[in-house]
Amino acid sequence: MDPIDDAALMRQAEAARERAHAPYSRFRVGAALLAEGGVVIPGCNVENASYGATICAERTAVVAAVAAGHRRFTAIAIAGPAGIALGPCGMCRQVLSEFSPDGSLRVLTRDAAGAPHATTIGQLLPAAFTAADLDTATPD
Ligand SMILES: O=c1ccn([C@H]2C[C@H](O)[C@@H](CO)O2)c(=O)[nH]1
Ligand SMILES: [Zn+2]
Repeated sequence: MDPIDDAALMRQAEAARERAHAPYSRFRVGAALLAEGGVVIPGCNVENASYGATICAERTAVVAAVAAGHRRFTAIAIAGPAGIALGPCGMCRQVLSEFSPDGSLRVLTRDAAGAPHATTIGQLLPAAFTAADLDTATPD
C-alpha cells in the first residue's frame, strides 16, 4: 500500500469531520488514524442526547480500528473547526497511549492559523497510566 503523507492524512481527517454527529455542541471533529501497513481508519465525534455518552473523534477512530483488527498505529490526524489549535482531550490521550506504549504515535493537528503541527502522544501525555502499572501493583 502506498505510504500516506501527513497532509493527505489530514485531508482524510477533514473528510471524516464531515460525518460528525454533533448537533448539541456543533463542534465537529474528524480523525484519521494510520495503522502500520498503511490502512487509514476514520473517526468523528458522535454526540448523544445524553451528553455524557458522547464519543470524541479520536476514540471513535481507535475503537473502529481495533474492531477491524488493527492494533499498531503510526499517526493520527485530527481536524476541528478552523481558527483554533485543537488537541485531544485527556480521555483520548489516555486511549491513544494504550496503543502506543512507547509514546511514539505521531499526533497531527493544525494551529490556530491552520498551519500543520506535529507532536507525539508521549509529549501530550507523559507518564500515562499503562498496563505496566497494573502489573507492578500488589492486588488488594
Ligand atoms: O479533540 C477533541 C475535542 C472535542 N471533541 C468533541 C467532543 C464533543 O462532541 C465536542 C465538544 O467537546 O467535540 C472531539 O471529538 N475531539
Ligand atoms: Zn477526546
